Amino acid sequence: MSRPGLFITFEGIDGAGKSSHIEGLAAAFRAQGRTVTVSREPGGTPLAEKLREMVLNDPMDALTESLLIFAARRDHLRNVIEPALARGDVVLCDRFTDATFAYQGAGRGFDLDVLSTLERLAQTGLAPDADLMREPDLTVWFDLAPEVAAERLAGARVPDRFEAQPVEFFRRVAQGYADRAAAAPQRFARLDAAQDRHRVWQQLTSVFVRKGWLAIMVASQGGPQ
Ligand SMILES: Nc1ncnc2c1ncn2[C@@H]1O[C@H](COP(=O)(O)OP(=O)(O)O)[C@@H](O)[C@H]1O
Ligand SMILES: Cc1cn([C@H]2C[C@H](O)[C@@H](COP(=O)(O)OP(=O)(O)O)O2)c(=O)[nH]c1=O
Repeated sequence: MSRPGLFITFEGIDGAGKSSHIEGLAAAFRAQGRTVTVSREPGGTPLAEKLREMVLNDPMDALTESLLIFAARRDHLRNVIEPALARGDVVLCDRFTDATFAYQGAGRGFDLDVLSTLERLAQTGLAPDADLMREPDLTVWFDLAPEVAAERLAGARVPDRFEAQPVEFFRRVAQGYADRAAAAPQRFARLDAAQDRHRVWQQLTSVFVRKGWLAIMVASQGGPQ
């Protein structure tokens, strides 16, 4: 019997530790016989990757930035996410629309109602149910104090346009994530990302075990080296 697709997104401020765990989780799902599509936003298709380059490197106003991000998202949904979910894949996506509300909305102070309008336009009409606005089945939120994230990132990689922002920007972004999580508590799973990699992995996999999506055996075997 075919299993329904699962759409799982990973969120948090830059340096919170998301990327360190996504491949491990993909391996855990594959070990259970699931087909996994790993992707990221902005990006995930040739067009969306071009838009990502612009968004991360070229200065622009917040509306232009939001329009480009949602354009990239629609292309990604249409060409990667919806087909993968239709096949029954587990889709693991490094960031999605909560990042737009946190970074463009809370971080840059852009109008949340306009973002909601763009969200509805970009995320509707692509699923088999044409009226459905596609949203993640689960969003894993790596919650970390901006000061700690900045310490982790210092020297780790060349900062992009967002990573170069001051700590006050990330305080607002972190609050933006907290507001999104409070508004949709069923969809969000918060992790204490200040713990060491192994403990974060344990928190992460226990969320999936509790949901019945991963077996305890598989979850306990993987994780960071
Ligand atoms: N739990 C952790 N404790 C300490 N350092 C970590 C932890 N998780 C990740 N890191 C390090 O922090 C940096 C940012 O991690 P990364 O996974 O790239 O974060 P993100 O994808 O959320 O920006 C990397 O150098 C990574 O090795
Ligand atoms: C998806 C998304 C990302 N971003 C920002 C957050 C990140 O700083 C940046 C790229 O995200 P990310 O891929 O997490 O960066 P990295 O691979 O370097 O960890 O884009 C937004 O501002 N809005 C969005 O909607």
